Amino acid sequence: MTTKRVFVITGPTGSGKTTVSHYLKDHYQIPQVITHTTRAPRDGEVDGQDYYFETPASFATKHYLEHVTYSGNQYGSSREGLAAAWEKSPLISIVLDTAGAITYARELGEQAVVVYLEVPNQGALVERLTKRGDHPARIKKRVASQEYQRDQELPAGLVGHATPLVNDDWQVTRQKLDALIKQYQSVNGPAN
Ligand SMILES: Nc1nc2c(ncn2[C@@H]2O[C@H](COP(=O)(O)OP(=O)(O)O)[C@@H](O)[C@H]2O)c(=O)[nH]1
Ligand SMILES: Nc1ncnc2c1ncn2[C@@H]1O[C@H](COP(=O)(O)OP(=O)(O)O)[C@@H](O)[C@H]1O
Repeated sequence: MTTKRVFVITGPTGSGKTTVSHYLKDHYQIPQVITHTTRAPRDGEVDGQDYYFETPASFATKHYLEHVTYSGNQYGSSREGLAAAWEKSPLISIVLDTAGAITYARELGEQAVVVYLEVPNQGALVERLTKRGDHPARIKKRVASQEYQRDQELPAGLVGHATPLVNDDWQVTRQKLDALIKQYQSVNGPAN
């Protein structure tokens, strides 16, 4: 039996976290833990699929393993969400900001496999967000947020816990992800 792990996908906005988690789902049947947020849905986002979209009042009624404020909105993930995903598969993924990733590394130890995505330059990030269809005013607010600035660099709390992965050429990223997943599909995970 494969050991239970959660791939924690973190990195700045636009670095490709959602793209990576969809790839893991589509190619490896790795389910994604759906988290809760008070931010408004973007075009095409579906409640219960991309996020559980909450009001501030409904957000406050949930029991979180960790929760953060990011660019003025609240986000949180629960132990129940992890357990529900592990019911489906021993390998699961979750998309978190770096503060959440640090909590997971601390709380779950080796069960949390943290991948920190980065993009070669900020211009490329903004271009990707524009292409994604984000409203220019929203991009401006996001880029100006303290959390966005903070997530541009691998935080000290993740050094030694996270695998940095430059997401520039998608084909290269894919190969690196394939190699990573292969290591964890065995019984005990990679030899250290
Ligand atoms: N700590 C934490 N971060 C979360 C959670 N859900 C989403 N995030 C992070 O919140 C940040 C903002 O997410 P989002 O508004 O979807 O913007 P995106 O980064 O442009 O996709 C991203 O870094 C997400 O990874 C959560 O439950 N906990
Ligand atoms: N390697 C890549 N090269 C070019 N564009 C990419 C790459 N990876 C992701 N993207 C695109 O960049 C945008 C932001 O990616 P997304 O996965 O939404 O990032 P995040 O979830 O980290 O905010 C999306 O439009 C996505 O299709």
